[in-house]
Amino acid sequence: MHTIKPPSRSFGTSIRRLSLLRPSQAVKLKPVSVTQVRAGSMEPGMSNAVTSVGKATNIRWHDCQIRKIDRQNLLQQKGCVIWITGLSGSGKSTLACALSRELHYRGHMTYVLDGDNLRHGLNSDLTFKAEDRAENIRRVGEVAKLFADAGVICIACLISPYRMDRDACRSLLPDSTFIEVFLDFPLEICEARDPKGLYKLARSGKIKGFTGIDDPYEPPLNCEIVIQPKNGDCPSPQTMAEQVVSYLQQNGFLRA
Ligand SMILES: Nc1ncnc2c1ncn2[C@@H]1O[C@H](COP(=O)(O)OS(=O)(=O)O)[C@@H](OP(=O)(O)O)[C@H]1O
Ligand SMILES: Nc1ncnc2c1ncn2[C@@H]1O[C@H](COP(=O)(O)OP(=O)(O)O)[C@@H](O)[C@H]1O
Repeated sequence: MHTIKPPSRSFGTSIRRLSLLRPSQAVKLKPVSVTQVRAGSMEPGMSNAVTSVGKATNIRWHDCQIRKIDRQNLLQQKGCVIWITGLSGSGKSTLACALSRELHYRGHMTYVLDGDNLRHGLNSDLTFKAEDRAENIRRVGEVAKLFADAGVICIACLISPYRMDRDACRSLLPDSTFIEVFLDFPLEICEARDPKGLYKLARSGKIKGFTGIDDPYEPPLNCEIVIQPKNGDCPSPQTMAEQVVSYLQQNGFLRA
């Protein structure tokens, strides 16, 4: 039977503390004169004007009294997005689950957005053509941003092969709260794993446009965390998760 160790900290205590918390300072709305705003660029408190964003016309941002800082105080952590990128078979889902489990045991709220899973629902209308991959990444970036705003440590794991698409997600998040993790494992290792038999199908031409075979993967140039084989050996899922947890600890994400 699958058992999960309870978190070390009592959530009951946190929830009881809610009544003692005061929402952060009342929001002062700053009217601005803009009528057209770039999609994704609106932030709480930015404007109370009726405006247009992308194709959405005559809309207005509504702020709530309870804000990100209040939710973070409740959860005793900082909302952020951990964006895991790498080839198919590099271990993205494995790391995401190991990391989520590790943080959960330590009493932290996480949520995993797995590319493969999201293509079963939210993104089931998208193919693997470059423009559909871009839309896939854009939607997941927006969803991840909402989770981070909720105070959750959001773990997104997608191939996300294009640098420009990943950078666009980074620009959606407040400073330093987009943490890009590159699983830098060579194609030979990923292809040898081939747990779903997709590389084999791609090599035989039965899948077209497969990342790493006949479709590009652009590695990050300057990401927060790189995980690589050491002396030819892959670090275990637990070791990979610990590397990310250390980063979160050192950068203050595991406290409010
Ligand atoms: N053509 C092609 N290229 C790459 N991957 C393919 C393809 N067709 C299907 N799959 C399966 O889809 C999973 C990747 O989905 P993602 O949403 O992460 O891809 S992307 O970020 O939009 O590139 C990927 O899952 P992972 O192996 O977990 O990466 C594959 O199982
Ligand atoms: N660090 C690791 N060491 C050994 N095997 C791994 C490791 N990470 C993943 N695997 C195995 O490799 C395969 C692909 O992992 P997966 O997490 O599904 O990759 P991805 O989500 O990137 O496609 C799985 O069979 C998984 O058990």
